[in-house]
Amino acid sequence: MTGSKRCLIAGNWKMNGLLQEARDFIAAFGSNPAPESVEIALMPPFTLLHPMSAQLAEMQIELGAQNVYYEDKGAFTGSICPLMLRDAGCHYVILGHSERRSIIGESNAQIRSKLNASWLHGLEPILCIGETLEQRERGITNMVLAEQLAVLKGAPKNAPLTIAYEPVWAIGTGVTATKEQVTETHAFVHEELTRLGHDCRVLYGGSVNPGNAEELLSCPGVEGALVGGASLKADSFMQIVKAAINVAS
Ligand SMILES: O=C(CO)COP(=O)(O)O
Repeated sequence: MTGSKRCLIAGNWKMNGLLQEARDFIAAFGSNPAPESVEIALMPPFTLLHPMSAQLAEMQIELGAQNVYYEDKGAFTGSICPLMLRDAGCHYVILGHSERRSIIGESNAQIRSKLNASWLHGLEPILCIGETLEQRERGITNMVLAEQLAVLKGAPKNAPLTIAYEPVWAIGTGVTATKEQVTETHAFVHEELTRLGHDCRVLYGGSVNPGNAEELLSCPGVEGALVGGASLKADSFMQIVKAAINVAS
C-alpha cells in the first residue's frame, strides 16, 4: 500500500445474504472497534440496504450498492436509481463488475451513463476493470484495461471515484494474481488514470482471503481490496481488515 490515500476494504456480497445472515454478521462484527487507518465498506444486495444502513453507520462502516440504473425515476420496472441508493444511506456503488459485463452484457457506454448518474446524485462509484485469462495469455491485458478506463474520458476530474482491478480469472477461483502481476498491473492502471486526469484509489480484487490479504495489500499501488466470498463471514472479513491495518501501520 502506498501514498496518502486511506485504504479501503470493501465487501461485495454479490447475490448472497438474507436478513438473518445480515443480523448475524453485524452481531459478530459489531464488537470490533472501527479502525482509524482503514475504511470499511459493505455492498449487500439491494434488499439489505435499508435494514443494514443504521447499524453499519453506527459501526462506521460505509454502505454501498452493487449496481444502479442511470435514469432518475419512472417506468423502468425492476431498476433502482441513484436517489434510492442515497435514500438507503449508500455512499458507494459498484459499477462495471465483470459478472455484470459478462452475464448481463453491460457495456462501457452503459457504465459511463451510470457513472454520470452516480456523480450527479453524490454517490462514489467503485469502477471495476479486469482482463480475462484469455486476454492475459494473449498479452493484451493493458489494452483491455485502458479500454475499460476510457469510460472516464471527459469525466469531472474531482468526481469521487475508486477503481477496483479484478482479474476475471482470479474472481471466485481461489487463484490470485502474483505479487509481480499485481504490482505491474496496478502501476499501469495508475499511469493510465494519471493520463486521464484522475488521482484515485485503486483496489485489488479476486480471491482475497485472510491468508493472502497482507501480501496483496503490501504490493505498491494497491490501496485496498474488493472482497467477495471472504466478506460474507464477519470473522474472515475482520481478518482482512486487520491485515490492512498491519500494512497501513
Ligand atoms: O468479484 C469479487 C469482488 O467484487 C471478488 O470475488 P471473490 O473474492 O469471491 O473472488
